[in-house]
Amino acid sequence: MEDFSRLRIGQGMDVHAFAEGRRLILGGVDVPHTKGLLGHSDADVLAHAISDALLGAVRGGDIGKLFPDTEPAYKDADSLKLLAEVAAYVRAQGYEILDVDSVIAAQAPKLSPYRDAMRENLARAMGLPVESVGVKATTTEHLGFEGREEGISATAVCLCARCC
Ligand SMILES: Nc1ccn([C@@H]2O[C@H](COP(=O)(O)O)[C@@H](O)[C@H]2O)c(=O)n1
Ligand SMILES: C[C@@]1(CO)OP(=O)(O)OP(=O)(O)OC[C@H]1O
Repeated sequence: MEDFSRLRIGQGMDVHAFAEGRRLILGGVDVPHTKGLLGHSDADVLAHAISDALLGAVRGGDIGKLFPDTEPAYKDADSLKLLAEVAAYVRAQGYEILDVDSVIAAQAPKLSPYRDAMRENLARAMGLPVESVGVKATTTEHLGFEGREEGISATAVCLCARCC
């Protein structure tokens, strides 16, 4: 009989605004677009949402607690490296990462051509098989800040299990 009391869910979300002259990094993929996302780090909104989901599962706070945006070390940081640190932290707390799923809300650009590359990058960073990482994209039908192309949001959920 499964011991479901070992299971923990986590949820994360993040938002970054578009800005001229910035790269658009999503799930570690440099997506060609007319503008990118503003942030202290590389502003990888998807990697940040997944990081927060993982931290939520182990009640570890959020990425701002681990990687303060006032810290010069994180200026232009590669968020996949931060995600790898978060995954290591989760395991150090005695948890196994079982499954991760996510959604990017972006009116543009079209992201489906980059979905599998994102899944591979994220899976590698977390030390997971690619089958355990889901990435989806949706427009918001021109509604809200994503729909007005002012920014992009991402949400993520994960399932973790306490090892012992
Ligand atoms: N930035 C995006 C947004 C959406 N997609 C893909 O298009 C499909 C339809 O989107 P709707 O918002 O109209 O439901 C969606 O399921 C994605 O496959 C995309 O590639 N990039
Ligand atoms: C990873 C960090 C580091 O500055 O990235 P930011 O680009 O500041 O992004 P945000 O999602 O606002 O906060 C998370 C930060 O900890």
